[in-house]
Amino acid sequence: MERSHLRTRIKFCGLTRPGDVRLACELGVDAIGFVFARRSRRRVEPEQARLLRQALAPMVSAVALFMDTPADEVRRVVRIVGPHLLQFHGSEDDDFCRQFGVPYLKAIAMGGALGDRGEEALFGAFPGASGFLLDSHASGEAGGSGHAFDWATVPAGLSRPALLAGGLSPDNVHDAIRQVAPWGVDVSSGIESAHGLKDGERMRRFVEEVRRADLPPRD
Ligand SMILES: O=C(O)c1ccccc1NCC(=O)[C@H](O)[C@H](O)COP(=O)(O)O
Repeated sequence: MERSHLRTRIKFCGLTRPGDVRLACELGVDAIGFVFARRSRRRVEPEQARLLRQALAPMVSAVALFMDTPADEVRRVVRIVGPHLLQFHGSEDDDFCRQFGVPYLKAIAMGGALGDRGEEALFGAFPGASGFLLDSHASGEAGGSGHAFDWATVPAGLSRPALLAGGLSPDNVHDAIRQVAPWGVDVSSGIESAHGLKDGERMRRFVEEVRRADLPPRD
């Protein structure tokens, strides 16, 4: 697929340890996600996330992830952690996502029943979103499953930034980028040794594979 950008952004999600955050920054990732969704095994408390955020290098974004989280809880996280971006995974609408005064990403469920997958059908309800995360779960289900969806269902030539997510790993991210040419990629399970515990070697290999996919094709 043709690309409109020279570099695929990388977001690592579900980090729970300052050492993992520091290594991710050294490897050159663009954003780190902290999970506040109630059902998640990677959930961190706001005070813990504040310490993790302090481990970030300059110019690396902190993303706070929610799933149908009450507005007062989101506000508390915004106040204590100070994320650069919010990411919503549930049935939140555009008004809900915008009310916090922080730019947001909306996760789009690409699993489950196949409906109209044109850009308007996927993104049209979220004019205020800074970008999107195309994830493998079905509507109403949580993310972070480690399962991929059918990449062929991503419409070509998306006009708004979209991260490809779901089941990416060092073993498939190169092919995913070459097939979909997403604006960015997001990974959680594929760089873990256990839920919330990232594996340094898998993190390093993931970044290397993204960089390899970004090289111009040889003649
Ligand atoms: O990670 C979670 O536990 C989680 C829980 C509830 C909603 C979303 C969640 N994660 C979303 C992410 O951003 C993941 O990085 C994304 O779904 C990809 O996950 P994976 O397939 O494990 O790489």
